[in-house]
Amino acid sequence: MWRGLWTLVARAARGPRSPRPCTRQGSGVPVPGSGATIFALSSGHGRCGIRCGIPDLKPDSPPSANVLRLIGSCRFLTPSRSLLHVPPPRFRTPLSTPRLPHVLPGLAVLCYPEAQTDPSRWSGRGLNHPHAQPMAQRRQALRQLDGELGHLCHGWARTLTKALAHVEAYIDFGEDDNLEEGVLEQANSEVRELQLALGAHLRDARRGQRLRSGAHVVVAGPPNAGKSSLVNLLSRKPVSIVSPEPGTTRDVLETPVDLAGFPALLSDTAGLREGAGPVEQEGVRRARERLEQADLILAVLDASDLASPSSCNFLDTVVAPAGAGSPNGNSQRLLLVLNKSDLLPPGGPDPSPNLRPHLLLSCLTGEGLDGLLEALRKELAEVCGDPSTGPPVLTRARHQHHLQGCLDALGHYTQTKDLALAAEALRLARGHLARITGGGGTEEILDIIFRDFCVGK
Ligand SMILES: Nc1nc2c(ncn2[C@@H]2O[C@H](COP(=O)(O)OP(=O)(O)OP(=O)(O)O)[C@@H](O)[C@H]2O)c(=O)[nH]1
Ligand SMILES: [K+]
Ligand SMILES: [Mg+2]
Repeated sequence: MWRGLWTLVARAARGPRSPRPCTRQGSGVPVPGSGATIFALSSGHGRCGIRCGIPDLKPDSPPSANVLRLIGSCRFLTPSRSLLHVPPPRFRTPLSTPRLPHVLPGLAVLCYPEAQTDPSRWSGRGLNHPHAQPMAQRRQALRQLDGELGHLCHGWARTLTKALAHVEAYIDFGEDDNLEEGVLEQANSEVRELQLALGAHLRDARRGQRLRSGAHVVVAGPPNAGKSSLVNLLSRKPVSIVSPEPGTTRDVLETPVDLAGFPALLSDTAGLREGAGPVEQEGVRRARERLEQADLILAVLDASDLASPSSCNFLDTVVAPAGAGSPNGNSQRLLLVLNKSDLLPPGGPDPSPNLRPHLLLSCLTGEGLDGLLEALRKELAEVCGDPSTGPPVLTRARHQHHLQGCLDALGHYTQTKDLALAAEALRLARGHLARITGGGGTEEILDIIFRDFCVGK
């Protein structure tokens, strides 16, 4: 095996014999045997963490070695398999250690070489490669992958199992004089601490899900403010039609984007105004409906037209009430953007100094975009939670369901006076946690009783 390995390393070290295009079979390019390195993806083309390729991508063939060098440091384990550690250039977070050649990293990782070859193209302005998963999501996945949330749940499970064991021991041996004082009080205080920890975590749950599914960012404003121009700029593709004609956008156009490293669902909407025709009015109604669901509103006005009735109406009906709490209970976040700053007199005064804090932008020249992205980063870190700091947030509805079930059962425990019912409530609570962490069997309870109390031996 070693001889084969050394041969492999020697050949790889010799470097490419003849540059061979690394091509994908079946795309009309040279067929096998013509020297081209062929590989075909046998996994779906969608976004995924790993992909499977046919074994023709040998680590020792020059283009493949180039691909491997491009992607990350590659250690050959055996002639047919290599361990590829992919430390993406901008983020020192190892994303995957796929084994080659049978498994290729998926788009979420392969895109880094593009960022690596032209980082300014994607990462300089807080915008990432259209295919790469937002960094925040990758960090979140990693933290769940390396079980940070799992460790937390296991800790809660240990506390709960101990409290249950102590309550069971108290029921069975309470009268027994060698059960020390305060066994029940200890169990009660542990349950109270658990309730506080779970409650705090569940309050964070919504942020975790936003991080997973993307925060809803809704672009709204009067007609012709430049909403569609801004949506196209932030999503780096022509999502919406832009035209000098007011009332161009009618439907709500939603597109997933990576904004400053956070996942977002960016919605373009119809310009808000009264008195338009029936179709446009339906567009206005849908725009208002989407505004209700927004995690963050990007309010866009034409900086050169702030005195118009539609701008004043928008300021009164959408901008002013935002932040003061929205119908869905939590206060909506809003960033006010004064677009078309290029139409203002150069170096002229702020168009409306008594307006709430706002950002000047020109979708035409790009002036002000960096400031907007920085403001978005701050807002989205609040909306989604910053996955690299603070407790790991819940991103799976299943985790949330069982933790909520556990918390509800703990509530029954604290309310009941009947010890048998109290023990049953703790068993139910432990059962919910067990669906996340496993374990929680009777033998675990008995082990603790025999360990902590000299009974039943
Ligand atoms: N000078 C200048 N023109 C802009 C800017 N942004 C957008 N425009 C122009 O303003 C007009 C309206 O832009 P849109 O993006 O269609 O505006 P909108 O808010 O989506 O319009 P509706 O969909 O009709 O509500 C177009 O002609 C754009 O080219 C800017 O920053 N500066
Ligand atoms: K327009
Ligand atoms: Mg539009």
